[in-house]
Amino acid sequence: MDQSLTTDGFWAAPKLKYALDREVVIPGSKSATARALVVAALADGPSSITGGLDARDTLLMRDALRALGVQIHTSFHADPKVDATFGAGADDAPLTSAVWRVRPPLEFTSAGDIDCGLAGTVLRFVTPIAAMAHGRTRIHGDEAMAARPIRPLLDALVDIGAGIPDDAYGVPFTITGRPDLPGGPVIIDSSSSSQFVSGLLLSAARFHDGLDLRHVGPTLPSLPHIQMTVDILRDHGVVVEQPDEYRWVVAPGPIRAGDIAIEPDLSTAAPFLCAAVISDGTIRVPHWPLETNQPGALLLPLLEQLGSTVDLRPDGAGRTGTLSVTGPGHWDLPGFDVDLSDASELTPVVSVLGALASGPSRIRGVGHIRGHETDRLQALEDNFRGLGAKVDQTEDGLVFRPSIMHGGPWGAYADHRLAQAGALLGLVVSGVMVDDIVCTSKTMPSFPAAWQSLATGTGR
Ligand SMILES: O=C(O)C1=C[C@@H](OP(=O)(O)O)[C@@H](O)[C@H](O)C1
Ligand SMILES: C=C(OP(=O)(O)O)C(=O)O
Repeated sequence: MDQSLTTDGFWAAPKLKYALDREVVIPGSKSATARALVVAALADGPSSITGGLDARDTLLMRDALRALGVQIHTSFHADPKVDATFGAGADDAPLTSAVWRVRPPLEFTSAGDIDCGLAGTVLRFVTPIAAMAHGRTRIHGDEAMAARPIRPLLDALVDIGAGIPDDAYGVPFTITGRPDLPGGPVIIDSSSSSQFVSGLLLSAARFHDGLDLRHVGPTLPSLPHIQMTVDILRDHGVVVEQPDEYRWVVAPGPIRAGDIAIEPDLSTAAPFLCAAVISDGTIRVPHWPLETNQPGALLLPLLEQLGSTVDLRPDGAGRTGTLSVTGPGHWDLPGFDVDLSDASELTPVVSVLGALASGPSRIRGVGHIRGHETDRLQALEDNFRGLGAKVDQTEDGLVFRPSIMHGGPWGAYADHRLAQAGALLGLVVSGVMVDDIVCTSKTMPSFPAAWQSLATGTGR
């Protein structure tokens, strides 16, 4: 058993014991890995994926695609740049990274059952493929998955010819696939998740008539994630036109197979970078992409605005560099007002900065995260209030007033980013006890060991 777990399963978030000055190797991007697997599964031949994230969400994705007839084989090669498990294993043990060989079937055939866990990407990206598979597929997930929005995607799929019962309001549901799914024009309200748009676009070239998709609704969050979808499709030869901000037209045709390299996950890097910010220390992240479509990069201007020094030094090859962030320390953190609608997955970690700031802070544009792994706004409000913070929910975010916090329990609600936020706060507030640190396995199974090592100065 992990020595830092108490008998009732709480994890004592370690307090920072020294001046932070470390390099952290971050595992592959969850969002890029999910798209790579789906594109490879839909492609016109075998592809390979290097540096893909090996975590719960991407294992569920591989299993879901396998359940539809896709073959995925793993081989390993030595590659220090993709392993994130600093603090695990011997210091000089060779690190390995996986190459996944993905071979699509001639036609998708369902094995009958897909477990999405709590992975929005699996739920929203695989359902359209199941709509093209021979046979019926029951799509289910963790208990909390039942609360995650799916209805607009199901309605859109029915509108383009899919067989889904009218009373399928949420997870679990059953879909009857047809390989000749017509596709064509469709309108969707994607204000509760950009993943509806991404999921439809990823499969669209394989629909008989392609897709003419229009979003109509109050907001559309996570636009960079939609751009990430469009970028990978275009990289694989798919013609995607965007006549206006909220309309995408995908021509029917083959999706070209190819080899895909995955960038480190810049949102997984966020708690590590913020550790430097609140502690007046330095964190370096190697292999940071010089150009990226990941929304996690949007954190950097905020960190600079809060007084951190951010430096990205290119490596020889010119595509990546080492990012270094040196923070001002939490006692010197100014208040801020930030719109995170483009990068809402950063909200839990950024909210820690808001709670510690010496002036009032506000996070806007993230109302839809009430439908993430948990109701993140409610969970953050409850957790911070329990530790003495002055925080309120607004219609689309959170507001913080300066406060003095104390230790106590921190609920993760099965949400990896909530758990990471508790760990971050615990670096500078004594006695933060996270009730479920293991849920960080959704995107970084090595997080508890890595964080322990970071806080205590042990390991690599
Ligand atoms: O497409 C993706 O990979 C994602 C899109 C976003 O979803 P929402 O638009 O539902 O926030 C983001 O929050 C999630 O972590 C990953
Ligand atoms: C919202 C998130 O995940 P999902 O892909 O399950 O929607 C997240 O990782 O912050």
